[in-house]
Amino acid sequence: MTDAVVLEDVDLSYGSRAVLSQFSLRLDQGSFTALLGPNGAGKSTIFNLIAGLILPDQGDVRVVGQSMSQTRAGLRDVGMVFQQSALDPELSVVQNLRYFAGLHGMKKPTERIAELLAQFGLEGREKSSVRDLNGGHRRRLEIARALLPRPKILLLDEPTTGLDPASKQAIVEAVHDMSAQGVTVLWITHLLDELWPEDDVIVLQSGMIVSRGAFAELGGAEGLSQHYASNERPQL
Ligand SMILES: Nc1ncnc2c1ncn2[C@@H]1O[C@H](COP(=O)(O)OP(=O)(O)OP(=O)(O)O)[C@@H](O)[C@H]1O
Repeated sequence: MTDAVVLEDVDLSYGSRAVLSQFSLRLDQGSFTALLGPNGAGKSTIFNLIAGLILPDQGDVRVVGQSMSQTRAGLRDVGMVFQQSALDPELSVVQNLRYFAGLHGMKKPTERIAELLAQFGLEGREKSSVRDLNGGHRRRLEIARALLPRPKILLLDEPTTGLDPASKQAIVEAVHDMSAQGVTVLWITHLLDELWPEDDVIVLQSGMIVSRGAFAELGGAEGLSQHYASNERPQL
């Protein structure tokens, strides 16, 4: 397996608040990894480091072999879906995608847009205004948008928050499909029912990895809940 993401001996502080100390992490290409942990554990910090939005104080962050700390050349390989919407509600579905394609210098995005609309069940909604989409379709569009320039890494911060079970399941399946096609996925979540038995799960507490393994090996939802019941417990 090739490492798509490597964090090596990373230190990161916000002022005097040390969040990560000598933190290391590797993600295989095409893996689906869920990052769990209580509020303040450092999940978003790791996300922002991989995205190149912040730089480590010490150590190295490499994305598909490129050191983000030095060149940030790996930035174009990372797609991001934040909790906050990155869509323009006044534009249509296709206009949003075309606009983002333009930002990424994609000259002929029509085919890629059609492919993603089909993959995310958004066919027939091309001309709908984002304002008129339901929550599930908006989140799907958000993910399709992030995938437009074919990033090798996809980072998602609680992408299903507030969605109904059917919409949630559609997104979970679509993103697992992406990882089966070779995209490396890092999925921040508090919801264990989103995970599949073979998913790689990392439990983070106070900036440290306290458990890592396949979801089924860690005992699934029940095992993870019990394990942390008497400990500092992630919000599950
Ligand atoms: N810009 C910042 N300035 C100062 N402190 C920060 C900043 N961003 C995060 N922190 C602190 O760093 C710690 C880790 O925050 P982080 O957002 O990475 O955790 P998290 O696991 O993503 O939490 P949550 O589940 O609440 O999003 C927290 O104590 C937080 O208050």
